[in-house]
Amino acid sequence: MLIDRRGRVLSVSVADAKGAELPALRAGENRLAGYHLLHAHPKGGALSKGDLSTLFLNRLDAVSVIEARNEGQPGPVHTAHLTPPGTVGEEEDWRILPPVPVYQIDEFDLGAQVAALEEEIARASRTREAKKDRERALLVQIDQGEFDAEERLEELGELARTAGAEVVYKELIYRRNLKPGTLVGAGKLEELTSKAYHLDADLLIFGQELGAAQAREIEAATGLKVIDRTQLILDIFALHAQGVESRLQVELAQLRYMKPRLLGAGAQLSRIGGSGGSAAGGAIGTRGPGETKLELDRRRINDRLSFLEKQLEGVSLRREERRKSRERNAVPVVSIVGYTNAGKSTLLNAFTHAAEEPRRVLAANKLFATLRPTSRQGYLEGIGPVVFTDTVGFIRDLPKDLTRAFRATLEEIGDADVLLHVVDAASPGADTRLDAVNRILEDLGFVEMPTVVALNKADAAEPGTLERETERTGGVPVSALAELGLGELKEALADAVSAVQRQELAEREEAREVAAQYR
Ligand SMILES: Nc1nc2c(ncn2[C@@H]2O[C@H](COP(=O)(O)OP(=O)(O)OP(=O)(O)O)[C@@H](O)[C@H]2O)c(=O)[nH]1
Ligand SMILES: [Mg+2]
Repeated sequence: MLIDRRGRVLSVSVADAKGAELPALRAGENRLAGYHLLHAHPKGGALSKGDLSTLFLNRLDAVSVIEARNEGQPGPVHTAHLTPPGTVGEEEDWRILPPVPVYQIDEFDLGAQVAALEEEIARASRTREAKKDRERALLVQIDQGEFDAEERLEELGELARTAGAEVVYKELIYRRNLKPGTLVGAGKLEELTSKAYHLDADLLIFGQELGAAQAREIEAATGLKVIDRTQLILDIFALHAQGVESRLQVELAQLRYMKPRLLGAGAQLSRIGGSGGSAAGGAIGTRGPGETKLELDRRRINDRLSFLEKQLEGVSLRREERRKSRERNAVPVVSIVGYTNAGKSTLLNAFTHAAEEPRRVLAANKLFATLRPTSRQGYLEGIGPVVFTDTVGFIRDLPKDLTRAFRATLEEIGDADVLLHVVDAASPGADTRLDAVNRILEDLGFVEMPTVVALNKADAAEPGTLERETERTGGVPVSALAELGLGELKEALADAVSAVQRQELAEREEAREVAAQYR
């Protein structure tokens, strides 16, 4: 029986011992649902775990159970109500009151308790509103036995931070086999809901890619906003996109990702439509170059997709022509590639003495700070003028919608004479990141390109790691920030460039000889 605060009975259900269906009750974010649930345990026994989680998940005012005696007579009544949020630690989410005999059931006065609790919840939410420029997020990474699961969780934290979230909790959940509907079990979701309640968080970020149905199911079970890593990355790209081309690329990637998820997605659609997602403001997971497009129906999404594809084709054609007219290899080109946040832009600035505006390119402790390829002229001893090109950073499991959308940008890397692969030697897992970058280069068909490895952030790296990586990769330890080792790196680059030039010379020579034979 559900009873409201005026003592009126809202609904009565009859059920077996497995439990009853509750009507859908969703409390306002800052309040309790306003109902007291009263039910019987025909086999006796006090409040069960299920009763308590019903209390918690539905934000009921209280839950009571009447124990049935053998002959069907009512026994003692057990009651529990929620405890205020913010009480982290050993404490439970609820308080169980001492049992009372059934004839005292009328004398219950939960009014004062409930009022105090609601006041507490409202106060917590007021302080949250006051200080809320960052969404508070819980992070979950499922460990299916990958060796780099910890690193992935760390990286998810960095991504969340870059997107503007405050990470209040993160957890690595070991699970060999993912549960089809929700990835993790109901108990774990309940735990996370409880964590979010106490830590005042309303965003749950998964390191795994979630299908549309999965995200919806987890949202329904937890009442939290749920997004996955891909959405987070798309969001960062949207936040950092500047200039027509990057905006088009990001919008294309977002639409491609969203399209299958918009089919019959009531909850998600209204969420996306509801919050104004301008490029700068808006809630995490909803930002984009234009928000109204996400409310369009499928046909219009398709129209928009082909429009964007055409626009981008035009851009990349123009880019290609510009590239050709620059007369290939008149000036050698060095493309700076590497994992995001490795220090590529900082190194470009150091190489081209671009310490001052406006030549300086943006370098920041954010993932994907650079989305647009930027070229600057530099100089290599023994070679002469050289063009250095900085480009978008890589990340492991780069979402495929993004790779596709940024194809033109990425392909430009292949026009270089030499690749300069920048590695952040100070971060844990420098080696797995290096491998991830190599895998992406391989996918793009650039494995055969002459490459010089720079082990950056040597100033902050552990000497052991630095030594091991130098040995393993034959890279040059440098610090772009402290400007250490740049001379050696330039020498290595000059050697690589002149090797390429000698090779080309030899090829031309050979071609001439072949031609001469036929003359
Ligand atoms: N300690 C240290 N920090 C560095 C060094 N080089 C770069 N950084 C820092 O690393 C962060 C990222 O640098 P960026 O140059 O923006 O990195 P990026 O590779 O261009 O990153 P994205 O464009 O986001 O992919 C910044 O906070 C830099 O100050 C270095 O040699 N030592
Ligand atoms: Mg950069």
